[in-house]
Amino acid sequence: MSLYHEAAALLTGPSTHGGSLKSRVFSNKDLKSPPAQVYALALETCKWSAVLKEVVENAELLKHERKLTPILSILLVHDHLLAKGGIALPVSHGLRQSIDRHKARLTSEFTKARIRRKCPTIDTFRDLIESEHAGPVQHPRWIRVNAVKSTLDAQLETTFKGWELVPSITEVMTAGRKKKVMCLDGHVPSLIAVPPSVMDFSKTEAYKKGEIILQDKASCFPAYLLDPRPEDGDIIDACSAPGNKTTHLAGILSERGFARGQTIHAFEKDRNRAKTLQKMIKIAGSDAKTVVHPAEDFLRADPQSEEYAHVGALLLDPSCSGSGIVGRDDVPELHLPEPPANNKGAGGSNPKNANKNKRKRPEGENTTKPPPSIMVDDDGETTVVSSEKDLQQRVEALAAFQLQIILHAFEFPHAKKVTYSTCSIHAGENEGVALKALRSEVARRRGWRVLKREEQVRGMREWHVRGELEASEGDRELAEGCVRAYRDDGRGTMGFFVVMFVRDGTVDGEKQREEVDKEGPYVRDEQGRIVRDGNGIPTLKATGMKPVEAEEDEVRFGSGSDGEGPFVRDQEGRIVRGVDGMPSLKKPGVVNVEEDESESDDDDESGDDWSGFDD
Ligand SMILES: C[S@@+](CC[C@H](N)C(=O)[O-])C[C@H]1O[C@@H](n2cnc3c(N)ncnc32)[C@H](O)[C@@H]1O
Repeated sequence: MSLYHEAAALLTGPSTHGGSLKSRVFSNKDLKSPPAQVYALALETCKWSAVLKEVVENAELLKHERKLTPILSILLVHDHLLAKGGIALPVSHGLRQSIDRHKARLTSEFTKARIRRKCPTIDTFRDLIESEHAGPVQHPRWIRVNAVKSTLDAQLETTFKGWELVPSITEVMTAGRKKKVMCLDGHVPSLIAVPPSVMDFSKTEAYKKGEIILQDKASCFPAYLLDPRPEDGDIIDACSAPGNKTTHLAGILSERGFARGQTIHAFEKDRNRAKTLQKMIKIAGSDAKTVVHPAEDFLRADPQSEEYAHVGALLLDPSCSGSGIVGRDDVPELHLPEPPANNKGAGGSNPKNANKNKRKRPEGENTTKPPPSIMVDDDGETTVVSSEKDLQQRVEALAAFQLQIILHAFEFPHAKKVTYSTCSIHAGENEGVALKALRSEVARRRGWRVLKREEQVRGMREWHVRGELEASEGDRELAEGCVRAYRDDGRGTMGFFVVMFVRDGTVDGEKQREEVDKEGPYVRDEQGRIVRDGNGIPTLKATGMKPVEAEEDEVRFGSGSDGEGPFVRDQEGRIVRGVDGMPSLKKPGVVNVEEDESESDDDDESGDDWSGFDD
């Protein structure tokens, strides 16, 4: 099969290889032509297809060359007019001859198409097509500063030195793809947004050293919402690879100070993905505090095991449909020329020829039946989905697995906090699963409930996109407790969902323990005063351990390299921040949140208050 037939089949036929155009090409093991060549031809032809359609129709190419299909005609005409080496076929090849015979007419129609678009040269014509294809910037590049290795201040003075600070995500998205502008996120601490193609951050020193991590804003929600603290004990990340959220957990804890012996258990069922996880954790500098469980199924981890006796919080980010991921549907729009009215394909208008020389066409070419769409899970599984029913069945299967993960997490004896997240937009994987989890026997037995919006950390409380009320079956508290994000809504995130479950431990036989603990979690002397060591560190009743090692005691928000910059500083020159680490900007009227629907609870920081180690 020629390069052109392969590209034609890829663009118009059904595919079992799914995903973006790129992944469909590069995962297709049946291709005979070099995948990079097929990809470039298919992509470029799509970009130019509106022009090529015009050229082919006006030159009446399909009327004269009855054996050419519309898709083959634009692929060949693309290379004839625009590729450096022309059509990649021998001069004697029938397909090439079918174009060469009409050279003059095609070139003349192409020139007319250029002039109609007011482009004086072919280069300006190329620029125009490129810019049309690029479209408006919908998704900025999000960069999380890894608190284990760096600080926001340090990054502002190195990686982002000389960049212009703009107040909102809208300015980042409208600044142009190459302008060095940045915005500090108003919801997640130490998160920066920049235009998507401003530079290749993976080549920066900061990235190579693990000081910055490229992570979508919404993907930062789960670890931030879980709000891990030294007193939470060990944390489980149940579905970890590649490790964005695992390293985020470590970053937050390192700012607060890990408790002595406090560990993050990172499970990853897939052996290969576990290797990626291990690499990421090492580069991010969190390997010392993380125990990776490679090729281990979280569902097989025994909640009663001694190893997990101190687990107080779990982050669950299981496999999902991935329907919220940006870039999944990047197949450019394809414009095909109309075949002449009486040309019903190869064989032309003569009914006798209808089946003669007829190449079996890829399904979908010149037919009205749309090719089936492909669902690619966020861990790479593909499913051909040709009907609503297929989609529903796939979502139901994923939801059943996701529910199992939550119910298993609910069984860990000392767990008090669980976040559940997906990068799916389907309610069946989101509010639907959360509802079932809350109605489960284990939730009722152990007192699990949803963390209300007003109890959430400030950035999540102030995020305005909440769960779907209908999908929450009218349960307003659940819908408000759920945090959603949608792509293409101007907020610059991927599609995402997260909810947090909490329990206070007053049911499930823990009441007695809580009674004993009503004076707080720390050991007290006979006068009721908290017993502290020489560094002022109290000892936890539950574990007999210090919540924070003395040498890791420092809370590092506000530290880092100082100097002049856009932020308010205190007398010692340190950047002044809110309790959640958000820096205050100097410029009057400049706010570093993109929402204008500000709420009246700005000064109510109670849910997000890190007030040291006192009880
Ligand atoms: C959505 S991805 C996790 C992304 C990750 N949390 C991050 O932020 O980088 C889901 C991962 O969970 C893994 N996984 C699925 N089921 C699992 C299970 N039962 N136990 C452990 N890992 C599982 C998959 O192999 C996949 O790597």
